[in-house]
Amino acid sequence: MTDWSTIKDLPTTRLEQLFADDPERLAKFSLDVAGIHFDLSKTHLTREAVAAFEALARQMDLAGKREAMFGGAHVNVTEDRPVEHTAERGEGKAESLKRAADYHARMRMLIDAIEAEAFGPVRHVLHVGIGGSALGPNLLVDALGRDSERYDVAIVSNVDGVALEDVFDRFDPSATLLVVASKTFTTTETMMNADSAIGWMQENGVEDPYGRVIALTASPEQAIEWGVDETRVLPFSEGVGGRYSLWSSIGFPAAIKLGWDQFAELLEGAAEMDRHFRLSALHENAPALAAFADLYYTQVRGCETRAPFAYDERLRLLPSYLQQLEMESNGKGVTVDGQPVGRPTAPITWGGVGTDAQHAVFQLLHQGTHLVPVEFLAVIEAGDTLAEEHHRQLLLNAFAQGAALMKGRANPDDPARAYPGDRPSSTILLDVLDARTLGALIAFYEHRVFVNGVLLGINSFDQFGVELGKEMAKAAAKGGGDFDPSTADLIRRAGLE
Ligand SMILES: O=P(O)(O)OC[C@H]1O[C@](O)(CO)[C@@H](O)[C@@H]1O
Repeated sequence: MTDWSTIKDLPTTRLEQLFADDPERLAKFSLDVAGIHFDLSKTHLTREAVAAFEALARQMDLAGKREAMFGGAHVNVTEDRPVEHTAERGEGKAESLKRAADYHARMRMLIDAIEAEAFGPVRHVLHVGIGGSALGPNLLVDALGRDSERYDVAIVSNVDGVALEDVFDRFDPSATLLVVASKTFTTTETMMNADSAIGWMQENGVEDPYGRVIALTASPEQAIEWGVDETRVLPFSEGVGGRYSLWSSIGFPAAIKLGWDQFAELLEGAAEMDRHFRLSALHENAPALAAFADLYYTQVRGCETRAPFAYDERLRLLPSYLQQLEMESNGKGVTVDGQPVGRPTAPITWGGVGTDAQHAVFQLLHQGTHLVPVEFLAVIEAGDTLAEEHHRQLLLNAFAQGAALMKGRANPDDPARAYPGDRPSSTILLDVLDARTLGALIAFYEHRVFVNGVLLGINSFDQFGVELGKEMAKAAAKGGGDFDPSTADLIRRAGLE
């Protein structure tokens, strides 16, 4: 009988000692999947710990729940619906696969039509959306679209008009397509930005601005009601969660920026990771092992945060993408049965870009009082054409930081200059950064979140926590709301009464 107490009682051996004790450690805790090398050997995972987590996974029926997800069961219990993002890349229930393929075909036809100038010459694509309707597409376009001379794509999420005006300043309204991305097609920020973009087109002489709008949504009727012609609505399934939606029509800005073949590669890379996750034993399963390490640190070592650092400029948006994926999915307080979960759930995901972060936050990682599991992401093939020394420096810095965190350095004479060491990190090393490997990488994170959720007994697929704040903001916007003295004063001071 294994449970959390067995895991909590595992010995806490220093990392360097773990390497000394087992010459096979590196081989045991690193694996290669879909062009990505995962090295978890500098975490405190041991064979014993993995076995204990495997036993917990059996108790929590991870295998059954994984098949239920792929099989289209209503694993999102609180919203009573299936979880269908894997169907977007070809892994799932037949009916979901067919629907996803039909929707992709529709999206591809529209892209073909745009390329054939059915909308006249288009140079600019203005995508408005927020949360999952922006973070994923933004990551894809920023990571993969740098060298593409196809359309100039801007993704605007913030309701702060400064964000939209920046784009208005550089886009030609008559050569712009407006893409409104919202699963619900009711999100305040997105609809306000969409209305303002329509106004900008109108004021600048575009005769039929609604004729230049494409809607990406799981609520086609709302989009049509707002004014988008049915032929330009690209639907996706209700079972595709917002933060899991970049594979669906929400990925439109990436598909148009990169071209359809690249988008198809992205889906293929994700499907390869899906197959790995579905078919590999847990002790050699990258998402499962990474989740075991996550849980070891939150449950056993009391870590409250985790920090991915992208040692590649092209992946600079990955930490903020992961913040939504991980914290909106697993930042929960109750189990699937509605009981208090009784233990820490998702750690706070933060992070940044190497090498910049080394000169800002790494002080705390090396000497601070918080233990933070770090994740280094790097790519072997350089993304730049400058002297090789740039990329060499970048990679060596990533690897040296991991080594230094683990090794530390004693200094009995000068404690301020001592490094405790034994600080964990994992390294994710891509051979190249392309649509295929990025697809596999994102799918890896999705499944890691899933394993974390199942072992914690929570539903990773709802997000009711965001509703209360939205409701109160709406009430305030209507001049209502029963606010505390502090909030009422802030509203008054800002002249918003
Ligand atoms: O796509 P929508 O419906 O506009 O929602 C945007 C985002 O808002 C949220 O619902 C949170 O407020 C996210 O889950 C979602 O990705």
